[in-house]
Amino acid sequence: MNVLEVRDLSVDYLSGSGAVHAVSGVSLDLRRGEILGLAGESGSGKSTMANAVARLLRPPATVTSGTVTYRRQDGTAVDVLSLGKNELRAFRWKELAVVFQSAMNSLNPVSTVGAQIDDVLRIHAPGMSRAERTERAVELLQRVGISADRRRSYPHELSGGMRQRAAIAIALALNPEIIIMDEPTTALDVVVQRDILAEIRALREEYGFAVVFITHDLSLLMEISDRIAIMYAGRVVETGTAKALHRAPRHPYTLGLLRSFPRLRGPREELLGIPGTPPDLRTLPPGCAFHPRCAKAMEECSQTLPVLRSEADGEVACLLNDGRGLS
Ligand SMILES: Nc1ncnc2c1ncn2[C@@H]1O[C@H](COP(=O)(O)OP(=O)(O)OP(=O)(O)O)[C@@H](O)[C@H]1O
Repeated sequence: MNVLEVRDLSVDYLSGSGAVHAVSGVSLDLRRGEILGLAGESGSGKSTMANAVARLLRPPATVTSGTVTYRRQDGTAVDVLSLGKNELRAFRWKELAVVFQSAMNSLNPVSTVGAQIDDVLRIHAPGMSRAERTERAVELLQRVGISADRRRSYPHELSGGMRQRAAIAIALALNPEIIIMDEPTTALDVVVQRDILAEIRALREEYGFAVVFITHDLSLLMEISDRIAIMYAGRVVETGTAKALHRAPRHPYTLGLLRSFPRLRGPREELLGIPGTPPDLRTLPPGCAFHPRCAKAMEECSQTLPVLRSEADGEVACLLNDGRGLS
């Protein structure tokens, strides 16, 4: 069952030199309790889409089409893009929370981490007493691996990894159904990164929230995600289970991405990368936006925009695809 449904979502950044089509007609489901990885090169629209879903877009970003539907457990549907100010305040934290790349951006530098958890609880759970809030703050911090006495620390007194854990603790405060994590571990070293990823998976088991996990690092996503969506030039070009994508990528762009990153485990492979650069999002090439960089492009690829088609265990938008996977 889906907890979130994005349909035909388009977002432009309006500027003097023309609209940047950062997200173009994206349709994507987030299932209850799953970890959905969102991958793609820098500029492919991952953050823009996540921010649209969390209603965090700021001008000049404009949603030009589409809907975002949040489904509560009781079956009621929430039209996220038309929530008013007060409804939005209730929606954030309680139903959907966001953890950004730099915890410094999501944490308040002049407030202790304990006080920040307390603030969220005080505003959104007015029934809790002060003692209950303190107890909850301690419990949350311990749950993410921060000792109780650290709740009196300011963000700058914590290491990068600890700050990121604190940001995750705050996101968990009201037990949301969805947590969006935008490059939450990118700034951290590999060991800390892996600890936090393991922690996120364990927390997910315990609390049952769904995660949208954004990174350009596909090998990292393979480790943490149940399902992965690959974005290119503002569109979703392939979705599938982490296993299926790894075993048999269907889109040439996915294959290129897979070959661009060293595996965390297993034998070393040549890093082939993807030749060329992503297109200018003001003037997308006709047909498939990836065709100028695609070694397998046919003439038709420069004329016809491939739609995302359902396959046995995922979706793919490629005219070449015949269901056998690429080699
Ligand atoms: N405020 C803005 N004004 C104009 N264009 C913007 C703005 N913010 C983002 N863009 C453009 O929108 C496109 C999508 O950006 P977005 O940050 O969503 O991509 P991303 O896949 O998350 O990339 P990254 O991994 O670098 O964060 C990019 O081409 C970017 O330059």
